[in-house]
Amino acid sequence: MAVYTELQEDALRHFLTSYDLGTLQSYEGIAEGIENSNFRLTTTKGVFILTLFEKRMNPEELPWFLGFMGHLAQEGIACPLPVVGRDGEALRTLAGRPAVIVTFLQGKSLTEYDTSSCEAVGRMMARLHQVGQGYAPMRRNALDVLGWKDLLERCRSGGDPSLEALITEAQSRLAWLEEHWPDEQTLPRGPIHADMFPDNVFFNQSALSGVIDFYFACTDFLAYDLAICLNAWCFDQDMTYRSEWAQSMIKGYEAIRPLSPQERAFLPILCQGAALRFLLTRLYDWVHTPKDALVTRKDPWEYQKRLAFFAEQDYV
Ligand SMILES: Nc1ncnc2c1ncn2[C@@H]1O[C@H](COP(=O)(O)OP(=O)(O)OP(=O)(O)O)[C@@H](O)[C@H]1O
Ligand SMILES: N[C@@H](CCO)C(=O)O
Repeated sequence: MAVYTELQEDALRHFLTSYDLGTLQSYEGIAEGIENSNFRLTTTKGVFILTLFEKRMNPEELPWFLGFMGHLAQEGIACPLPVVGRDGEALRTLAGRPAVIVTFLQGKSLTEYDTSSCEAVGRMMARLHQVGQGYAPMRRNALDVLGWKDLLERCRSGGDPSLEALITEAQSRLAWLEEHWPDEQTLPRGPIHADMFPDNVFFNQSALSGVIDFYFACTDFLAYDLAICLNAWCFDQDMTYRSEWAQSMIKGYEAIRPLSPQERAFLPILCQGAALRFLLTRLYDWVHTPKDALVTRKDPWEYQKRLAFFAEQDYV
């Protein structure tokens, strides 16, 4: 389910008159995704994605995201390019929501992958980091250590013992990370994707064909982005860490942008931070999403296991 806002055909046809995208032939809501309403549009000029941004998105942040995607696309990263209307603007309003049309990317996300897909993700991420350095505007990561603390303070167990245990564990992991997290100056920073999960990376046959969903992108440690991917890609269904996938991802990354000795040294801590970040956003949603909501809640305990794994290692 990810069509929260109904879209009337007349309104869409009128909306499209602001663009040079030809005439609407068909449109359909897209079920995947949980944050925003997405539609696939087919016009006489091709296929496009229309996103209506829902309540969790602060509209003032949108120009940063759209500018970043536009910059990356122009630099050859296979990501959606925001389409501008005849007035040169990409961001408009439709059905009372901020709305944007982006180019459609071919390919599908993988449900099964291997060392070569992980290596391809590493390479693409390193290129994204390199060309991202040319994008000057900054956006603080709202899900940094301070943001984690805030999320955790707003989670209550409601008397559920398994939630109680998870919250207690998260508190002690957070306290440890607050002490050990690197200072801003310690590691190279820049714009990062910050949510490059398998569902956000497309492959055509075995070749990586694109990356989507830049709405958590922000300015942070470049190696933190890699740590997020090591969490998201390098564990089996049964939560076994697949070091050969991780090594392939790091190898792919370093083929383009070698990590500094400092980045290498901090990687295990960054991996713990990344695990805690997804544990906490999932925990927050778990606690705050009504059980009968149409959205499927993601499992926070999967990230408790990843966090426990990384906390026991001093290597990645
Ligand atoms: N540029 C694109 N090209 C092709 N398909 C796209 C594109 N953008 C989005 N999609 C399709 O729409 C689906 C939902 O997109 P997305 O993941 O960005 O949703 P969301 O609700 O904004 O984010 P989240 O995954 O954080 O819930 C994707 O899984 C993909 O199938
Ligand atoms: N990738 C996130 C969801 C929102 O981007 C998660 O799996 O928790």
